[in-house]
Amino acid sequence: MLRIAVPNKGSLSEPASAMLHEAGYRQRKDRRELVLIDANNEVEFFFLRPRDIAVYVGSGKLDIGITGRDLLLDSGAEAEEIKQLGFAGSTLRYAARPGTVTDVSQFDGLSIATSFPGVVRAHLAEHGVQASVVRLDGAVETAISLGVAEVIADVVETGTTLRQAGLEIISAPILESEAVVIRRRGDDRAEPKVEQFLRRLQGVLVARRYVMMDYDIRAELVEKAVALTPGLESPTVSPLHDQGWVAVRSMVPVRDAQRVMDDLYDMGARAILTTGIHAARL
Ligand SMILES: Nc1ncnc2c1ncn2[C@@H]1O[C@H](COP(=O)(O)OP(=O)(O)OP(=O)(O)O)[C@@H](O)[C@H]1O
Ligand SMILES: O=P(O)(O)OC[C@H]1O[C@H](OP(=O)(O)OP(=O)(O)O)[C@H](O)[C@@H]1O
Ligand SMILES: [Mg+2]
Repeated sequence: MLRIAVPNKGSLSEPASAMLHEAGYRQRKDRRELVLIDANNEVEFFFLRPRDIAVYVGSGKLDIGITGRDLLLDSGAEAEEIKQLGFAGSTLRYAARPGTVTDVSQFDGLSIATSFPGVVRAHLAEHGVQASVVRLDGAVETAISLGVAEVIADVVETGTTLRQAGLEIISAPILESEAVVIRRRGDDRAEPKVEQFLRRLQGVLVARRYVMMDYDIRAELVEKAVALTPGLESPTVSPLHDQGWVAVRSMVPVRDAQRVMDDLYDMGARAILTTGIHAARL
């Protein structure tokens, strides 16, 4: 059985379970379930606090896990990222009251509140700054108004929370994060079950990012048309009963689909259809 750690709460939990479900794995129905066996797929899921996942995987107790890159780095665990999952994107940033501090070089002697003390201490050391780090569990923005710190380092997604707290971003992001799959550092056993798991998740990412596009085009225009829809390897071109025309089938990124359909139509293509992809192995 492959033993996989999955976030049980917070921003990572629902999208992680949704992705696993789409990849054909059983997921829990009740949020109180801590362990779930998916016997058909020979996988055992452990629902754990996102912060703890790198610790379990780094110690080798679990084979792989899903967590945030920021949480992985902050844990200092002996684990490494092996796949990016494209959800729970955020940045870790410094912020302060407008006009108080404007650059990391001015942090000397200040207090910095954060839920990511490991990452922040390392970043301050890199910049040769001597500041004290105050570890808080959450709602870090309030630390400034309550006088616990002059600066915070916190997760920023849309920036709404910072704005509402009357704070302003300082300097470039400390790091950019997203959900990732992790394994124990250097664990390159090439375990077939892990490879299969990663291929399934890759299939979900492809299914989410691409649509299948079909269209008919006059044979003499096919080269020009397939330049617009090159697909991943090469588009399928099939003859039509009317010999002056061919049918083309190709994968197109979802975000380009409408523009590509307009361009194909202008070029003379007709019967242009897109369909969703449910699953894929490339
Ligand atoms: N808007 C967001 N707020 C919090 N975390 C986010 C957000 N967007 C993405 N993330 C990512 O989610 C992970 C945070 O996990 P965590 O379990 O702390 O979630 P949380 O939503 O903050 O839940 P909690 O209420 O337990 O603090 C980090 O990897 C973080 O980068
Ligand atoms: O830039 P935004 O879109 O506003 O999102 C960022 C906010 O979301 C998170 O808070 P969360 O709701 O997880 O509460 P917490 O601080 O208690 O963890 C994070 O800590 C920020 O406060
Ligand atoms: Mg939080």
